[in-house]
Amino acid sequence: MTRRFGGLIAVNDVSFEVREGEIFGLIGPNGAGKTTLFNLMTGLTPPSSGTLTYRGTRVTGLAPHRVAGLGLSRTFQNIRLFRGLSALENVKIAGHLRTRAGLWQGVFGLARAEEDAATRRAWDLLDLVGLSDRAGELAGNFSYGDQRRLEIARALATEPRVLLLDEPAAGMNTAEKGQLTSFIREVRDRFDLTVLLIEHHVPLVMGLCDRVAVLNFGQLIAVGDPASVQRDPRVVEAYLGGE
Ligand SMILES: Nc1ncnc2c1ncn2[C@@H]1O[C@H](COP(=O)(O)OP(=O)(O)OP(=O)(O)O)[C@@H](O)[C@H]1O
Repeated sequence: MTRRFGGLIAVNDVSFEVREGEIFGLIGPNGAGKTTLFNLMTGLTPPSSGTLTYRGTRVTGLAPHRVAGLGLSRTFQNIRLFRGLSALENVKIAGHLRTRAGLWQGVFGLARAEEDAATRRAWDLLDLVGLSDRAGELAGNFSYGDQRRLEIARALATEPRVLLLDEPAAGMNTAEKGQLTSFIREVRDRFDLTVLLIEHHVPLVMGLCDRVAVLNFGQLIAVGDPASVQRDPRVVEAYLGGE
């Protein structure tokens, strides 16, 4: 895919495949085009040219909620929680994307049985991310790291097949970053997911990902397993050498 913004080519003829079940990292210096690529994948930004295919279905051109409905769910670099709602409500509302009743009833009320099931599921997900003891607290009061975990719970509530994480470690302290690696693996295994993540913290990417793609000025300069990507002279020059 390619995406231009006026004269700037934010994503320049980038092409790669992500395999089912892998944890795939997207790295590159600031402004390399990583978030734009996520936006292209999830329907937030239309490409100038090119297409994305998911299991034989053309994703390009679909609205974001339809992309989520196909099973591609994401978190954001700039967290987008409902700050004035509780942690539990944030997760429940996301889950309504998946219920037959849909989002409107999610906002205006569900049948009792569905409501109970949605609440149970939201509790389970909060438990998974370690926030069930704070289910009633407003999301806006959570620390940065906890908001990121809540965002992951919210993304999981849509029952994705592919989870896209935009800088999941941003704002986390060293201990939280350490836990994040095993947490993402656990989530992948438990829900049978494919995970794509954008991350600036290179040791985390190298320790976690099965394969890594490197963008620089919108271009894909390397893709492969972490060790070979780390040795690639173009990567060293563009990115790792500057660290
Ligand atoms: N909506 C937009 N309008 C104009 N330019 C944009 C827009 N979105 C992104 N860009 C530009 O596209 C380029 C790629 O930005 P992008 O945010 O995708 O990079 P990134 O690799 O995610 O960077 P970072 O690591 O800093 O988040 C940048 O030069 C950015 O200024």
